[in-house]
Amino acid sequence: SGLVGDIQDGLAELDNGVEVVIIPPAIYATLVNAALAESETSVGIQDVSRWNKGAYTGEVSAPMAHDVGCRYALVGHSERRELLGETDTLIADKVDNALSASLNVILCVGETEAQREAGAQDRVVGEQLKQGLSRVSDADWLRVVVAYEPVWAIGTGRTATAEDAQSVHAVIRQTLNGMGAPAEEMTLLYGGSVKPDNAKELFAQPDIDGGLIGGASLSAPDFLAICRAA
Ligand SMILES: O=C[C@H](O)COP(=O)(O)O
Repeated sequence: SGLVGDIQDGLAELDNGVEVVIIPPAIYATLVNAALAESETSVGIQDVSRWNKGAYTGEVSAPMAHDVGCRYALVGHSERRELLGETDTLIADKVDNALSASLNVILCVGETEAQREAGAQDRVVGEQLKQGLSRVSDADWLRVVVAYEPVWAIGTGRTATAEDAQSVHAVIRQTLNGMGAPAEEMTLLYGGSVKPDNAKELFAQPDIDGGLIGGASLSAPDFLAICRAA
């Protein structure tokens, strides 16, 4: 589409070494992958089936996503946790499915507004990590990215302050470390109303390595400005 072309043209002029992954709705993955064929930008899928093999009409499995050129799978987005009832056990299965299909995983974690008000964000996020990544083998850790997305900040225009986001990111890194992961080498993204005017401050935090961009990615100039800030 025009949007992908405009993003691709802008990225070609960017020389800050930022890694960009575009994660369209599954049905567009092939088209987006074809549009990006000549570039460094890779394509991901927003979810994978809980099954990697078998007759499950309508499901899109991790191997299928890999077949059409996807290199990343988003797993455990809060909308799926909330609206589709995805549990940490199911999410652990999906992480496993994606990794075994040679996809990199972006696991989304984050607390709800009520959990934040109760001061429970560190505990909630810690649990989501421990359960969602419980079956990752040592050899696969560097194919796992964690995206911290406070639910109250997604699509609401309310961004976590850079300090609040950093504080949870530090907990994420510590938790991963405690799980035996090479936490210092792993990529941690912040998501939730990232925009051109707040990206720089967020990305300047020591434990925030990049962003998971929703609404702002629908405008090529905004998305490119965020990529420039990375
Ligand atoms: O999937 C994208 C993230 O949930 C962030 O969305 P947002 O940037 O529109 O808040």
